[in-house]
Order: sequence, then structure tokens, then C-alpha cells
Amino acid sequence: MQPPSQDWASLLPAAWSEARQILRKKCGSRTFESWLKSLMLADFDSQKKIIRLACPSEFMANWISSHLSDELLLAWRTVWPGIAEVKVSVRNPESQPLLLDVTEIELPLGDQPRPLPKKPAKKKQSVPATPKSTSPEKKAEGEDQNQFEERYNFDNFVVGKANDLAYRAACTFAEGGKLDFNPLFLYGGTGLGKTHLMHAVGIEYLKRHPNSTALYMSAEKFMYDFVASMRAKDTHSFKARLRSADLLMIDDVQFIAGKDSTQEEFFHTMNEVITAGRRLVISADRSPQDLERIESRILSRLSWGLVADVNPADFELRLNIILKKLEAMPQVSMPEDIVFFLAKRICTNVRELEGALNRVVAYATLSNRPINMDFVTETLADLLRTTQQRVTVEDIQKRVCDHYHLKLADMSSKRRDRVIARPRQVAMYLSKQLTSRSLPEIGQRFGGRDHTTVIHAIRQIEKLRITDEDVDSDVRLLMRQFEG
Ligand SMILES: Nc1ncnc2c1ncn2[C@@H]1O[C@H](COP(=O)(O)OP(=O)(O)OP(=O)(O)O)[C@@H](O)[C@H]1O
Repeated sequence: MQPPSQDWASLLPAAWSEARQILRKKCGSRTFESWLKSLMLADFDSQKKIIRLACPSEFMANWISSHLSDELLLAWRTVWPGIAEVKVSVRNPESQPLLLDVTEIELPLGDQPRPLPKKPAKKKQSVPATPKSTSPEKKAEGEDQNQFEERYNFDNFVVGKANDLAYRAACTFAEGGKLDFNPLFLYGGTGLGKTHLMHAVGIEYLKRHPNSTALYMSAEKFMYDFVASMRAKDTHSFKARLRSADLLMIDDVQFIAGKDSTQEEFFHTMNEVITAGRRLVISADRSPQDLERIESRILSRLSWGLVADVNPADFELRLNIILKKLEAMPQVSMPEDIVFFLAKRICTNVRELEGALNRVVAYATLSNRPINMDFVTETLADLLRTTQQRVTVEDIQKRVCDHYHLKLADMSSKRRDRVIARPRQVAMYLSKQLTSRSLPEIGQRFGGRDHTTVIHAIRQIEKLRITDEDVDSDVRLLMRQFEG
């Protein structure tokens, strides 16, 4: 059964964001910036599995179609394997895009550029398209008003031991009462919810104080806008915009490390905002004392306020996050053991956990398959491989020998009778699937066999998994033992 269209709409932003990351990597920043960046997601035909992208001109549409169509299809298929076709056409100025692409993080023009951050650019959804006749100033104003992602609110933020302090501090800050501390400094590793909390502060603060102004920007955007304002010889408007906000939030402040002139401006902005009794929220990937190449006067101001850490989610929090996300997808039926499995295995950060969940749901819907353990281990194979504890060829050999009641020495012996040769092939196959060992390395560990023997074993098991149910179920069982 096909899901109703709004289900697709909720999954598309994350998928498009992931596809863009892949495209940037595959095609290089130059091509991406020149040709692909302005592409917008225009439509998704869930019946025919066609993605339609729109770009500003016919010339661009033709060029992209003739030069980059393979890359586009590949990127989409990496994210959603069932996609049949990706079409590029000219944007209809009247129609509203499915997704409005917000400005991606730009490199600063003045201060020494640093590599772009690896995390996906955050997307806003459901932002009304800017009317064509809007003046640039009006547009900037409009962008500020629409800067918060609605779904990043306090209700959607799941609280656990790892983020309790940060959550409570953020709530207090957003209430807008007497300021007991200022600034609020949130820090923690990537993908743990700092940006989510900042958006939640902004949303809540504006809800309670509709006549106030709140401004959120990444430290990179701060840097870029500042440098641009210097070039345009108009730093005045830049300063005025930031310093007049009742609530100012700067995300990922570690990005201005080593940027002297930006830090100078940042320091004065902080000072003015705090002195004027306006609210300031700053986030970083580490605590003030651990931030390097940031001026000490900035660090000391940061430590004046409340410093709250956001820690990696524990199992219970991960479980609750999945359950919360599933609440928003009532059409999805996910068995309890899968929910536990995901919470247990995807423990890097919440962004990855969310990505894994979205991928499973999207693939299942696209391929019309039920969500069960086989499906999930197959769909998330790459992720599980990197997150799983390292499995060694020796572990695999032991498990296979236990399963088939063989001696460990049989894995390396020259004996070729089937009762031994077949399990040995299974062990070679699993070694390729579950470890990062090369074919010669695997052969070496099976009694110094040649890599062509390993290739033969892998092909043999691949064939048998299709034609012989017993072999297939043995392999699945063994695989699950390692992956679970
Ligand atoms: N406690 C939570 N409850 C619900 N969702 C969460 C929680 N923590 C993180 N998320 C989700 O995880 C994703 C990543 O979070 P976010 O972008 O806020 O991370 P971050 O800490 O700002 O990372 P970075 O340092 O890379 O900017 C978001 O989609 C967010 O909604």
C-alpha cells in the first residue's frame, strides 16, 4: 500500500539532504556550487518512483540532464534504492517547491576559510516562498522570522539523563523571565540535539513574546555575513541586526576558531547583547575551556553564564527517541524487537539514529516490504558494519565451527570433503561481509589460501543462498549472531 502523500513529504527533506551531501562529495564543490546547489525538490511520484528536481533556467536543466544525470540518479539510489528515475526541469515560478532550500553554509571571503562542516546542512520545511517582488531588506527580515524549524520544538525533544540540564536551562531561558544567567552555553558532540534545543528556545520565546525579535545563525553564517558586510562597507546594518535582537543565538561557535577579525566582532556583539540585558545562547562542540584558538576574553564571557553539556544518549534515551519519532508516523508498523535493535546498535549520535529510522521506513515503504530483522540488517548493513564491535575472521571461524560441529583446524586444513569445505566457504563469505579484511588477507587466515579461492567461495555461497534454503538460513542465523 502506498502511503498518503504527506508521509513522503515528511521523509523527503532528510533524503534530499543526504543526496546533496553525496553529490557534493562525488561531483566536487565547484560543480556542486555551480550547477547542483540551486536544484530544488519539485515533486515525487510515489507510484512510478520518479523524483523531479527543478532549476532556475532551461540552460541549466539541459546541462545538468546531459552531464550529471547519472550522478543524480546514483545519489538518490544510494539514499532510496527504489528510485527509478530523476528528472530535471525548469522551475515554474508560480509553483511552490516541495522544499525550499535554505542558504547553505558559505565559506567566508575574508578570514581564512576552513573546510565545510561534514554534518548535513539543516533544512527548513514549510517555509512560505518569498514573494517575487520582495525587496532584499524585506527578504532578510522574512528569513529571520522563518528561521526556526517547527519540528525542533520542546515537545519533540526527548529528555533523559544525558540532556536534562541543557533542556531545563533552555526552557528557563525561553520563558523570558528575569535573567539568572546569560549567556546560555550549550556544548556537546555532533548530532546530540544542541541545534534542536536552540530552535526550541527561539520558538518558545517568540510564542511567549510575540513582539520580540529572535535571531538564530550558525557561527559560519555570522562570519560570512560579517565579511560580506565589510566588503560592502556596511558593517552598520550587520551590527544593528544582531545587536537589536532580544534573543540572539549563535550555533557551532568553534567555527570561528583562529578567525581574528570575526572573533573581534563576535566579542563586541556578545558584550553589547549581554550588557543590554538581551538574551544570548551559544553552542559549541566542546566546553569553553576546551575551545582552542578562541580569544580568552570570549571564553571568559562564555563562562559567565550557564554552561550546560549535552551528552551522548544512553540506551533508554535512544529508545525513547525512536518511540517518539514513531509516534509521528502512525502508518508505520515497527515490531518491538526492531525498535530495541536500533536503540542498541545505532549509538553514535541521535542524528544517525534518526537517519537510520528514516531509511528503514522509507525503504520499507518504497519496496512494500515488512519491517523485520532481515530487512533491517540488510537496509542498514553499512551503518551496522561501522557501528558494530569489530568482528574478526577468527571470531567468524569459531562461530561457524560451533554451528557445524567442526574443529577450528578444519578452517585451515586441506580437506575438501563437502561437510568441511561448505562451512569453510560460509566462513569466508561471512569474513568478507562482516570484516574489512581484503581477499588475500582472508585467504591467508584460511590456511594460506589464494584470494581466487576466497572469490570462488563467496560466489558459491551467493548462488547457494538463492537456490538452497538451508545454506541461506544458516548464513542468516550466523550473521544475526554477529550483528545482534
Ligand atoms: N533529545 C532529542 N529528542 C529528539 N530529537 C533529537 C534529540 N536530540 C537530537 N535530536 C534530533 O537529532 C538530530 C540532530 O540534532 P541537532 O542538529 O540538534 O544536533 P547538534 O547537536 O546541533 O549537532 P551539530 O553539533 O552537528 O550541529 C535532529 O534532527 C534532532 O531533532
